[in-house]
Amino acid sequence: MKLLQQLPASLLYKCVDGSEVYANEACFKLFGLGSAREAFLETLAFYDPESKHELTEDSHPFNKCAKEGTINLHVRITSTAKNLNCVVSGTVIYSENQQWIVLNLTSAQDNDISQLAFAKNSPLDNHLAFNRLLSKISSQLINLNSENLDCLIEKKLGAFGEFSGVDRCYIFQFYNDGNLMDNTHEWVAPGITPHKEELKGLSADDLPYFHQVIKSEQIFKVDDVEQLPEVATLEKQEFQREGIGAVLCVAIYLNEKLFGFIGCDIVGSAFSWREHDVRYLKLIGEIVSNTLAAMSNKQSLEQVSAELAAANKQLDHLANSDGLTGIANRRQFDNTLDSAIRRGIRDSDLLSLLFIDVDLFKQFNDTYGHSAGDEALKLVAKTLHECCRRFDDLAARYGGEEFAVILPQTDAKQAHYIAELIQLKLEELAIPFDGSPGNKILSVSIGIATQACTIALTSGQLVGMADKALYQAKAKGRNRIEVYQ
Ligand SMILES: Nc1nc2c(ncn2[C@@H]2O[C@H](COP(=O)(O)OP(=O)(O)OP(=O)(O)O)[C@@H](O)[C@H]2O)c(=O)[nH]1
Repeated sequence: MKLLQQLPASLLYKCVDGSEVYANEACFKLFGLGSAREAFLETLAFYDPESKHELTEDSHPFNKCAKEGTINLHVRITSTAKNLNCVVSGTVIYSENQQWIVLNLTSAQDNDISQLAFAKNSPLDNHLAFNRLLSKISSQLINLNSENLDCLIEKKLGAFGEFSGVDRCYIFQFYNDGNLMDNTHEWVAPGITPHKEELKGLSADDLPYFHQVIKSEQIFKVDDVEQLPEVATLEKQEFQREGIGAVLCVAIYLNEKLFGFIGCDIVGSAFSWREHDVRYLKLIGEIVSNTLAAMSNKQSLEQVSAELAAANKQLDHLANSDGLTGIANRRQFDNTLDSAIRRGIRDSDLLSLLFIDVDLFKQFNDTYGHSAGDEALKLVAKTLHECCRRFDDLAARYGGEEFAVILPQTDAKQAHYIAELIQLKLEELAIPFDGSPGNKILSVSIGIATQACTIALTSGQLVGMADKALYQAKAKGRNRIEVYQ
């Protein structure tokens, strides 16, 4: 197959029945290959640029050509040398008594960062295409929410990476005063190894030259990793570890603060970055940083308003609850009673009010001390609160050792039942009190007022009635329930 070797077209070929693949000089040249040609031929892989799946078995260009006679495909070829987007046209020829499959490779990039679709276009067409891509990316990034942000940014990196024909495109975020960085988003071309997961928590000391350059010049551009100066030995080692031949990074600012950088790599070969490559990457970096800034502002706003709502709730709670017992205070009692009457008028309902006063509490305080008195009041309040079973019921501290319970939609019988329940629960609690009128345990007297809600009824009247009933309970010997008649 000497003839094929001498042809200027870039060819890959193999015998129909054989497995060994050959390449001619033009093909090695296309991939920028000097030596290590065997390894190159052994590692050649073909990918579908659309689905990103490797072409194997029947879809492999050699097999497809053997089956169909001729083929014409867009493929991405990866190897130990540089990776290329190519148009592959294949044909079967007869030579040296054998059938040969010959694939003619035409680089869609011509070592130029433009995608297949733009390969034949002029720089102006390419620029217009990039502008279209840019406006598509920015319009899609405008109306996003934080849940799909990361996924969408990676998709956009992919759109840019495919457009540019680079092998990897990524974002790094600085933190800890710029001393550490994480690879937060990444897109890789088919066949390229991703590195995002392992590139976390990288210290400025790991890549000191890179950090110094990106922070002072906002751009880090290396056409050939092999040519990096001695001062960048650590960077060179890292890039070589990742198989990077050329790298381009530009800084990203968020709210005028250095946020991180966006970058792209060419794997396996050097590449001469041009002015427009830098410009395009910068523009994509700006869109991404604007998106991240908008999202971070939105998140801080949401956080501030959530904190404000929580503070208001807390304030509301403080303004309406009693400091000692934690149940509703007089303010909340007054408001709730007014609205219960209004609702009762609207629904033509009965409304009951209990007034509860701890018996001989002065003596309790004098005997057991003021703080024991406080503890007893807390237990009484808790008991009252637990006896309020309906959503609309409210137990409140009316003042001192006097409490009230508002019972909407409750007739006198039901109210009496609740009053008895309160006394029963307090008996069960059995707070010792030698001087008590009730069996040497702390007791309460309860006055009940039940009224039909009418426009004529005021909260002051209802309170007066319950208070009168309570006075009677006290007058009749305490530890008892009296109903206002
Ligand atoms: N420990 C404590 N005592 C309180 C609190 N608020 C009011 N008191 C006391 O409750 C007592 C109420 O006493 P009085 O109004 O004379 O009534 P009483 O001793 O309960 O007698 P009767 O109501 O007639 O059964 C007073 O000594 C108040 O100091 C409080 O928050 N903590």
